[in-house]
Amino acid sequence: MTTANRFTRTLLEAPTPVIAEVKPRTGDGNDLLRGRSAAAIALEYAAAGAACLSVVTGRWFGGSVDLLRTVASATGLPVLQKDFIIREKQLETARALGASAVLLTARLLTASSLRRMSGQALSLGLTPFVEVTDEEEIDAVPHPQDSVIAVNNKNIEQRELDAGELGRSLRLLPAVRATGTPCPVSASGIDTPVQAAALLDAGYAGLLVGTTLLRAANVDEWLGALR
Ligand SMILES: O=P(O)(O)OC[C@@H](O)[C@@H](O)c1c[nH]c2ccccc12
Repeated sequence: MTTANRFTRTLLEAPTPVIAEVKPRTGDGNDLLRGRSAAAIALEYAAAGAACLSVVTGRWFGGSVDLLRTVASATGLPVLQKDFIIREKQLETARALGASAVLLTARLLTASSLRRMSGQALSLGLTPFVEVTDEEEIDAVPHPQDSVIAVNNKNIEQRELDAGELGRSLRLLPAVRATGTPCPVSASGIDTPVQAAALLDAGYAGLLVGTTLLRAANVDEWLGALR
């Protein structure tokens, strides 16, 4: 597999197609690490069978680029960097620190910068993980065949503090599929294995789960319920 599709292939082939996220705190500052190191959490996710990892490096959520380095070197799993990525320099850093995929937020980029960033990501061997919230954004995703398209169930303008609306994922799935992406993902606000299974049954190829897994008493059991 080429480096640019390693993230997607791994997700598509995994028995538990979950991207498990390491995020130091919620958008309103509540600690999610609970005294654990980021590396220990990454190892726990890998041992429980997560397909890929996501690491939030944005300051709102207590992250840093160092956190990417730590998480990427802790396990062999492909890693998504989640941040407000708007410049080519950030893509080069992502690559250098071990990311396989990078978040590109449709809502925060103009159509031309999304196209440019997506092309640059691909030429650096990074999978564009394009986060969308409505049909207009979905229809404008550049290089859909080579990208993960992720429906965000929460709203980034509210720092992801809303409860999230999984109905959004269900409603938008046909439009996501119509782009030709091999890998539709539902992201944010997934609270229970029952909800996760319903999204997979509906046709999502992958799920991104952060807060719930970081708060879970038993990650093994949570992910095991999906197998
Ligand atoms: O913790 P949750 O509700 O499972 O959501 C994870 C992830 O989708 C969320 O952290 C996120 C979505 N978009 C982002 C942009 C930047 C940082 C973080 C995010």
